Amino acid sequence: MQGDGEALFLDGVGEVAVAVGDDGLSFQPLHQEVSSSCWTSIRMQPKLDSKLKFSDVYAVELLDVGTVCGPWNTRAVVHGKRNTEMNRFVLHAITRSRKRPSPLVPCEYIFGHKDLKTCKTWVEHMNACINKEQDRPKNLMVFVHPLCGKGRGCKNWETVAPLFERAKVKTKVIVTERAGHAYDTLASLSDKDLKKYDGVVAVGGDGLFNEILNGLLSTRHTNYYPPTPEGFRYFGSNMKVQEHRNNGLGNSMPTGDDVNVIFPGNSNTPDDYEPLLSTAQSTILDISSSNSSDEPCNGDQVPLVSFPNNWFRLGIIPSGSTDAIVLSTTGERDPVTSALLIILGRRISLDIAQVARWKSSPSAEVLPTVRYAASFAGYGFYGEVIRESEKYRWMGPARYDFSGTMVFLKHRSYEAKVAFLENGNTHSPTALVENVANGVQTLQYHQNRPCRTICRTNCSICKGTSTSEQNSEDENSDSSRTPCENPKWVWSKGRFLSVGAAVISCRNERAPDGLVADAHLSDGFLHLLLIRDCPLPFYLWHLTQFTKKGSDPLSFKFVEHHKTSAFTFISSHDESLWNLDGELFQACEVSVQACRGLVNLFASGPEV
Ligand SMILES: Nc1ncnc2c1ncn2[C@@H]1O[C@H](COP(=O)(O)OP(=O)(O)OP(=O)(O)O)[C@@H](O)[C@H]1O
Repeated sequence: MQGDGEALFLDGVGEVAVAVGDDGLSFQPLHQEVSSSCWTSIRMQPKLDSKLKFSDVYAVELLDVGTVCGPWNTRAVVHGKRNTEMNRFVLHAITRSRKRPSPLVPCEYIFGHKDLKTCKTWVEHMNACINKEQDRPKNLMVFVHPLCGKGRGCKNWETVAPLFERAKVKTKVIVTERAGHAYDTLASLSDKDLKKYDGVVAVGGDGLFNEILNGLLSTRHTNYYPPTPEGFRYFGSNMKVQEHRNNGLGNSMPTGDDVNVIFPGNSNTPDDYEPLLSTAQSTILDISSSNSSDEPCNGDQVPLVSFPNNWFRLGIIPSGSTDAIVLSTTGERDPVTSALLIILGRRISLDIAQVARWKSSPSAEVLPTVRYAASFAGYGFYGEVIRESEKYRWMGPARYDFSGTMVFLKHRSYEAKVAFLENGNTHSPTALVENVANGVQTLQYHQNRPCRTICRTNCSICKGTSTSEQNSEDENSDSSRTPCENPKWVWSKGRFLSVGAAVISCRNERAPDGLVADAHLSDGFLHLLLIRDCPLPFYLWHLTQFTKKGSDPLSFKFVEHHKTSAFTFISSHDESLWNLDGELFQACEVSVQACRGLVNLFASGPEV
């Protein structure tokens, strides 16, 4: 059988010679009259190929005796009949839809042979081949948010669960009962228990994913606080987060007035969910060489888990209101595509923004608190929209449009100071200018913004594999791989309508190119967007640009766009609200840094 050309019957095609190679199978029809169109016409199935890679096969099953159809468009027959009964086995694989490359579609290659033993041998052999595929998860923890989006969480999980079952991926499913449930579960899970899993999957929106991310990282990411500029009052406090915890800073429980985190639509108190504080209550881990560690061990030789690491991955089955993380990392908002990417063990690394809050309000005590965001951290307009939308939760996802309009009409701006680490990649004529609100007569400037290098599957910038030729080719379009040797801090002060930092492109249905079309998933940079106060119609013009594919919403005079690895923000506003991946976080003094490739995702990048 292992030899070339074993004859089998392939459903919808007829008799084929099957050759097994190192990385897959190929099929050669034995009857010339079987035209190539058979490969695309089988039983209304999506396109089948005459070659099949093992990396695209997610399950192999022995089937009962049954019909194997001959080719529909030829006179070829199987054993003198068009269709015939025989022993069968099936390879479950993926294919791409004919119209668009990013959705993955499950398809079946059903093979038949008169001899049961032959079929069994094939099944064993095929299973052995796909088991050699490294990187496939065997055991996953799955959180299902039953109320996310339009209440699709459970339904979406029911749709994809059979795929996991078929692929023999074990799942421990937890249906969340409240906000903070996933966070609490992961933050309190021992590393020994966490190591039983190859990853955690969120069946929900960006909010549930953010909760999972924070639950995992709160005790397991030991890093320095983000760098801060000279003049910032915490300048020099760049000790490790873990050291800060050990020194007792930030260990106290939140008081009634220190309302840090607001949970929409549930009865939980904020105290139930405070990453750094929860961390402080849990065992402090001594992970001295945490960076890039694979599996450090404690005294009992139980490996501890720290991030970044090479084995643990996160997945999302999109079911939320916006699903920006899934759209930016797979190019699709499709539960089946995401499930198949998880089962097949695809992998990309993802930058994460580490947000250190120094003060929640001007009068609050200094209490360093760390949160993580995978897609976006935004202040001003973005924070207000989330707060306002909570009043209209009953509207479902439409509440974001409604509250967005309300907040837009209020047209509030906020006095703030922002300092960012200069990377030599600033697209703004206004950096260092105190206020340009009066200078918007020539509203949209058409300076030579570099052409954009979009992050795609196998992105060489994210993988850090671009060759010198590619680099010079990309030099004009993207300097993301050449950060300044001695970056310096640049201050931007004034009144801002919003301050935002996109970690990834943040594509969504309203903004097809995202907030920053050329953001990369894993280049170690944030895209800082400072929107200065400007007349309402101009702001509207800017916002509407996001809804048009191929437009350039950042090319306005009142918009600053800085690609940076870190920034610091200070406002004296009493209700300074940040939006972290769609979740509220009150903070008037924060420092933020991009942590390159801090987590791995079951995805392969957008096929856009
Ligand atoms: N069972 C639950 N009941 C209430 N809230 C929950 C529950 N499970 C999770 N949450 C919280 O709901 C918030 C939103 O979750 P998620 O992003 O998954 O859905 P969404 O529909 O996209 O959210 P939103 O409509 O708020 O944008 C998150 O903060 C999450 O922690």
